[in-house]
Amino acid sequence: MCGIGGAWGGRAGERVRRMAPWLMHRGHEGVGYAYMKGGEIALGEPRDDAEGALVHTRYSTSGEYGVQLQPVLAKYRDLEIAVVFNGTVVNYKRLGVESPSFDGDALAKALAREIWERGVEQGVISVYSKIVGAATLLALTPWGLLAVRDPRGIRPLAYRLYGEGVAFSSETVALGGGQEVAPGLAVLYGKRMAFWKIPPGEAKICAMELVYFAHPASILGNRLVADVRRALGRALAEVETHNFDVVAYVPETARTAAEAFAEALGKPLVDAVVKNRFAGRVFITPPHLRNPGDAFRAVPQLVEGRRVALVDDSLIRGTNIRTVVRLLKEAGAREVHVRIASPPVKWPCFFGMDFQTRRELVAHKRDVEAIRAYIGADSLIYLPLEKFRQILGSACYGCFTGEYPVQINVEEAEVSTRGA
Ligand SMILES: O=P(O)(O)OC[C@H]1O[C@H](OP(=O)(O)OP(=O)(O)O)[C@H](O)[C@@H]1O
Ligand SMILES: NC(=O)CC[C@H](N)C(=O)O
Ligand code: SF4
Ligand SMILES: [Mg+2]
Repeated sequence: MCGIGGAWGGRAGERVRRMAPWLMHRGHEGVGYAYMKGGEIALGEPRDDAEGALVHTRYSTSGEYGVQLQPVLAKYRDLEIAVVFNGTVVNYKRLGVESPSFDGDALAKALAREIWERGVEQGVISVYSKIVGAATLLALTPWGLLAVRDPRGIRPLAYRLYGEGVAFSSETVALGGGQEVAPGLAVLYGKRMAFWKIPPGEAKICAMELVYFAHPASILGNRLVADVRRALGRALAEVETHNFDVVAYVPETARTAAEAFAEALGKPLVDAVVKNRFAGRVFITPPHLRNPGDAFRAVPQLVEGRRVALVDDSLIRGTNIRTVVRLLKEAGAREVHVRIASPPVKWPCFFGMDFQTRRELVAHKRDVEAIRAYIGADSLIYLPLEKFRQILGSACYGCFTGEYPVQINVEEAEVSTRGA
């Protein structure tokens, strides 16, 4: 999903450098910076006294894995800008940019061209009228820092004002506070100050941000993310049908929902599965480096002879859950009952997550019983879609329902994106 950050005004360089570790749960393939000094834009780690600066933590959805490709420096005639973005541009090969290396390259170059031709306000509106997908972006421009929240609000953005400037970030936790930028709002902050709206400006935050991606201490859609996860855990307890001795969870994100689930059922929560803190997030690790067997261990002393409910926040490719069910059984658990605090993911995402084909999804062409057998669990219960929607409200549910907030042809998009 990528983390983006930017700052303008006093200590901009220092601000973005300090933001970076607070954005790495959104992407750890690489961290890149750009800065402006003496009116010149350059790539590289900014010094404290930069006039403006950008940071990007990458979880790629386009182009090569593991290559640091953002920020992108784009030049059109005598205009130079640096761009970071969070999201996916499905039709990036059709933005009139010659041989783009990935969607971010096409987006940055198209933005430079449109701004040069039409001015900042109309240029931004024009680019967004052409792209299919989702994009929240930050850019260093000759006039200051440009910030644009995705017009459907699918990808997040927050800001915080300081006496001497401003900072923007994917998440409030990285700013140590701040407020959300409204969907479709564009802001120019610096030598010129402006803000304007890009249609349609709907509030459709990615449901998966609330389930898994965002930091639990961030505010999204005016709610603390951890509160939403607790509500999902409580709702999951309402549909429980089995009895068990202890509640375990797949670390780390599922802990919040599991705690609420265990509380609601009056069962003890145990740290029966541990995750190496240096392993990072398995799901956003590039496929050739993903290794759940190295990331997790089960603790036999906590599960031997017991019936275990194993909670996870989401089940997408099944990588984590298959490993953890096996580890618990090997550690002596008598039964392992898997509980997922969100509904089955049956459809790809074309808006900033790297599951861009149906065939890689566990729930594609499998019913719940077939999934249970595939993951080796004794029983499997997902949170029903209806309860999920009641808790989340207006959001993108595309990967759960196949109904996307942007018109998309799934067959075509599977091929035009990385899924090919
Ligand atoms: O079905 P899958 O394809 O395995 O994807 C879902 C799993 O991946 C994520 O965890 P991850 O290890 O990325 O991060 P976390 O430590 O934040 O839970 C998520 O929390 C689930 O555990
Ligand atoms: N997850 C993201 O936001 C990815 C951004 C962009 N599509 C890239 O691949 O770099
Ligand atoms: S399709 Fe799923 S992962 Fe993608 S933006 Fe929508 S809810 Fe989020
Ligand atoms: Mg997890």
